[in-house]
Amino acid sequence: MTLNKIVLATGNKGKVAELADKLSSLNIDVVAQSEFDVPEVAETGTTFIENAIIKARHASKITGLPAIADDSGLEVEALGGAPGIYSARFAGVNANDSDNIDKLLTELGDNPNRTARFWCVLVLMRHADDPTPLICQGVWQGEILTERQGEQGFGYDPVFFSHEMNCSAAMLDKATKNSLSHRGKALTLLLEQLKAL
Ligand SMILES: O=P(O)(O)OP(=O)(O)OP(=O)(O)OC[C@H]1O[C@@H](n2cnc3c(O)ncnc32)[C@H](O)[C@@H]1O
Ligand SMILES: [Mg+2]
Repeated sequence: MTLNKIVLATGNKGKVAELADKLSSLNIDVVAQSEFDVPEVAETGTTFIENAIIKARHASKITGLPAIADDSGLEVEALGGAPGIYSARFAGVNANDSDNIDKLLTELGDNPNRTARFWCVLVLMRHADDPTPLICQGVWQGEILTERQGEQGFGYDPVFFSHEMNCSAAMLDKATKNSLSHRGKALTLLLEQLKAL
């Protein structure tokens, strides 16, 4: 099957930038769902995989195009894995990135266990009823800093310390972050599977 055009089923501009950058190596037209006014869908699953499928199916149904969705989040060891799949709404339904970081830093306090990891699940559905979606996941191990560092990236990046680069994820340019991150790893796997289709 040849894919000529894929919609990115996310409302997060930071994700769009990272995903589009790495997908540009394909000979496929990649468009954000904002181009089609795809409304937000309720993420009612209890796993990243379920939520990614919900988002991909929804965008594919509305646009009639194949869709790639990204469901991701931060797992913090000292918080029993929270915020996990609730990362986007950690500080409440209307929380922004800064509210979520504030809540994270407050909950962790001066706990010496700062171990954390980002998860990313990517799902490609060739059409809304696709019974065999491609599913890839990636993980990025790091630590939670005690204060914000850096201006790049999005979400929890200012407080996520990368051991590889010895700085926060928000201090990395897009290409460097993509070479290390949960999303970059999941994308590498998805690209391999796409090429094999
Ligand atoms: O659902 P969509 O529309 O894709 O956009 P979203 O931002 O709501 O995305 P999620 O539901 O997958 O929630 C992911 C949460 O994890 C955060 N997150 C995911 N990947 C991240 C990354 O690479 N760096 C920093 N934070 C990240 C992100 O900021 C959100 O708070
Ligand atoms: Mg979301």
